[in-house]
Amino acid sequence: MKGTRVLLKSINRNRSFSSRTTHSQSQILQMDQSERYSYNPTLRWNPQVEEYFSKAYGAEAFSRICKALTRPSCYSCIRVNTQRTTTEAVIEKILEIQREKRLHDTVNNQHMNNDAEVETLSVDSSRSETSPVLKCQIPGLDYVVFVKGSGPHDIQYDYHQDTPPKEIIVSRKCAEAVLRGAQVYVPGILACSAHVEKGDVVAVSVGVEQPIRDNGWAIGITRGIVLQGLKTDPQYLERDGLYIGQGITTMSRAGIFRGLSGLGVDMTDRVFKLASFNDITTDVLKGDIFLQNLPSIITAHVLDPKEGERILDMCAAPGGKTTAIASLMKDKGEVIAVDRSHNKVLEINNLAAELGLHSIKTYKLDALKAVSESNLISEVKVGQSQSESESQGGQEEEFIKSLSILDKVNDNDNNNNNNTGDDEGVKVGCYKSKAEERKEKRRMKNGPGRNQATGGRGTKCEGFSPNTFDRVLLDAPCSALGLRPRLFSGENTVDSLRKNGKYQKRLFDQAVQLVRPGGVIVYSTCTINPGENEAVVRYALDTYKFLSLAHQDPRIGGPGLVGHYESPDGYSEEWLRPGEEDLVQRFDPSGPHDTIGFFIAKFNVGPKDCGLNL
Ligand SMILES: C[S@@+](CC[C@H](N)C(=O)[O-])C[C@H]1O[C@@H](n2cnc3c(N)ncnc32)[C@H](O)[C@@H]1O
Repeated sequence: MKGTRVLLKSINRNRSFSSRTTHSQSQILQMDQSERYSYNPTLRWNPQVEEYFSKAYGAEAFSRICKALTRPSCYSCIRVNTQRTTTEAVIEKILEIQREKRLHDTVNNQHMNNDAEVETLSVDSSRSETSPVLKCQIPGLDYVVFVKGSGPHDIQYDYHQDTPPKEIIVSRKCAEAVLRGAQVYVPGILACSAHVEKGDVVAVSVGVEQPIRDNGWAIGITRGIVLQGLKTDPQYLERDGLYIGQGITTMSRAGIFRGLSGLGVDMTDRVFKLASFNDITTDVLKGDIFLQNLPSIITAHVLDPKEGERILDMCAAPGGKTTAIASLMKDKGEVIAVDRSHNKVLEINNLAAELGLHSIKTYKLDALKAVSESNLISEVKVGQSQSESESQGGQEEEFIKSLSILDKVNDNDNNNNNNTGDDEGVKVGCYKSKAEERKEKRRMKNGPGRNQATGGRGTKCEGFSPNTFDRVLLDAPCSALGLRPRLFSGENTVDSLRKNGKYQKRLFDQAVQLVRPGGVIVYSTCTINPGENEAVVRYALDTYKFLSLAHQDPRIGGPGLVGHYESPDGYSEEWLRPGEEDLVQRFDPSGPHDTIGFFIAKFNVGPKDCGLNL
């Protein structure tokens, strides 16, 4: 309380001196103020990437997409954990939290205002406002709740007589988090005006990479430099349009650059006002909700998992879609979640435990080697008789043989595949080494340890038998060029984007082998890059004749891109053909639903003996 009072006095001091009508330093500066401080960043791209996207979307549409990418979606999207609670109960709790917060802020402000002997002053006008809480109206998604935000807002930055406000420049990552509702922490601060004291009001802008000679990019700010202001600061004009809000420093300039952690600026005015869920999720609503993008929730729906089925989530961490799938199955069946990163597998375990889901089994596995080469034919699926298995054997053998030219399916030594008698091994088609088996026995004897709530500590796995999953989700690692807000994209080159496409096709090859005939594959990415979306779909349809695009429900995204692209360097890419565009969902960040950029394709898998087209 005492600390806050100090902050407040500092604001008052600054305000009483400020006069927006008597700026004398420069008429131009005064005129430019609103423009200068309005939030209007330009998203920078590698020139070849920009050209590629402009051709794909058309210059105007691409420019709209870029603008949308620099802004956060103006709502928070919450998936209610229906295993634990109801949508109505969650909405009621959020409203209750908002009411309490408003009351708390009002009382706090009154106290502070009395102490400071001022009439009215709100430390953070955005904090006391309530955000509308709405239930999603899309059929079947009534367990999704939106908490609306707003922006971009014009902010009255704090002038001291005729001088511009003191300033802080933060890193791009820090700014992107602040735009989503976070605070400014010390490690994110790059530069600061001279003589900044604890309690000062500072304008916060972002230091994004700028073009330099030789076609590269550089941020041009050494951590700790002193910002000189208008006259002598070479980057002053470059900050136009890059201001993300205003806040109060919690320490002096010296403290900021001496320290390694902690809150640096308490944001009081933001260009975008979005509900912050940090405190809510960790306390009152823990386990009841999960913050997730709408397209991700829709992806799980489109997969349409049924109770009792066996589902593979091939690139699963941190587990957002895995847990959405398990919830849709009412936690009945098996959701096998794999990721190549051990630590990320632990994140899935923790999330599953937090949401109280037991049908999820996690494995550390490189999905490029997800098909276990051995036991391809001898493996007996659960629910399948030995004779059924034998009769399918010949066909499968042919199929696998023909696939071997696509990819070396498994580099692992498969000497340890003799555990087909092991219930668990047969059930999930996952093979454990002797060492893993010994470890597992020890674990079973000693009971679960830390992070072992579900599926163990990211059990290492050597792959699965072909045709053992009813449905496969390939939420592929991608360039993530649909994520918002994004303030810079120059690091992506056409080469890196093309490599992503190749990688995704190799992952897709694995998915095709693992899904059973009659099953379903859903392919999704969070990028706007057609080379990682439509071009992968084209590859899939042209390579595997037994695949067909399936209708998606719900479908609120737009159509996919039809056509092809040829670049001056001879590279060419084919996208969708007429008639296919309405069977995929492309979420346009500048579209009416204000989502991230996202792509979903769903494939029905026919009898696999109907051929490959290699
Ligand atoms: C787009 S993220 C998945 C997000 C996740 N589906 C969710 O909704 O929470 C991609 C994931 O793929 C994983 N990954 C990348 N290459 C992989 C590979 N070869 N095998 C398995 N996982 C991989 C990354 O570690 C990353 O966690």
